[in-house]
Amino acid sequence: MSGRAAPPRVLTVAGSDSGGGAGVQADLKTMLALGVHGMSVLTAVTAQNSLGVQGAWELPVEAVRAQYRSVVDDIGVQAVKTGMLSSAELVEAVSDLIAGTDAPAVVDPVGVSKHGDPLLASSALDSVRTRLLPVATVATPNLDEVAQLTDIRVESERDLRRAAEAVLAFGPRWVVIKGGHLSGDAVDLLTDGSEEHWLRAPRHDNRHTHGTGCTLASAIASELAKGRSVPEAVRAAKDYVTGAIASGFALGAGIGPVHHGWKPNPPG
Ligand SMILES: Nc1ncnc2c1ncn2[C@@H]1O[C@H](COP(=O)(O)OP(=O)(O)O)[C@@H](O)[C@H]1O
Ligand SMILES: Cc1ncc(COP(=O)(O)OP(=O)(O)O)c(N)n1
Repeated sequence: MSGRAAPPRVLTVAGSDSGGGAGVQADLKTMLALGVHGMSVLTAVTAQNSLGVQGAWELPVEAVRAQYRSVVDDIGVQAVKTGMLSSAELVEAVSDLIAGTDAPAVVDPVGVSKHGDPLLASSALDSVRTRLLPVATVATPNLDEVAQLTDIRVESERDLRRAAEAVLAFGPRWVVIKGGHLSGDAVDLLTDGSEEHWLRAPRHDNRHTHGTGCTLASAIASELAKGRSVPEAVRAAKDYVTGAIASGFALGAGIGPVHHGWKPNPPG
């Protein structure tokens, strides 16, 4: 007897957050909430909690390649999302794997955690610019990552367009510049260099925002896997992350996570 039809399959290539708020854990929770089948390639393990990152250990490149091949060659993927890649060697290996995969790729060029802990070696920045961004369907840098990659400091909404042009110059098809670190409304700019979509949401006065970036990128990948266009996928993802931030909750002594299960009736 055959079972029910399989949901769209989405693969995250990212690091583990032991506290469960960001990284692979946030990605898989987002995927479940949005009705897709989530799968993971672990790149690194972090000892992490609401106060920050206490330690990080990278996996060998063969372990990352083997996990990726196991998933893609048998199960198949309708979208890939990348997060913490840690080193130049891993950035380059993952870029090559994505280049050989026929599925859209959402690249979150994770550089540092909310608490300022490094999640990418500075020696890997050039590989992100020249190898990873060119294979991205959508890149989702926050303002610290824009500064690391382009030297542009975004201080207000007016600077978002200039930042987007600078990131697009590295080759992703689309970019979402996340204005989450500005003040006022939470405004992001999605553009491919010709179309512009401004995504505006009220800023929630909630300090429990751990995992916002991972959640947004995984939600975009989930919606792309369902066959939505990039602008539709990013709009749906923005609504999902905004709801998750609105119901973020306290855990531990520091910054708690967004609430991935905030939607009462997940699809499927
Ligand atoms: N306090 C907030 N209220 C509403 N939306 C927010 C808030 N903080 C961040 N966002 C939104 O969350 C998403 C992730 O942005 P950001 O927090 O900048 O990413 P990162 O986690 O990579 O630093 C963006 O859509 C941003 O606009
Ligand atoms: C293992 C791991 N990956 C990525 C991040 C960064 O997550 P993000 O969603 O940007 O959330 P904050 O760190 O900004 O809260 C992470 N912390 N750990």
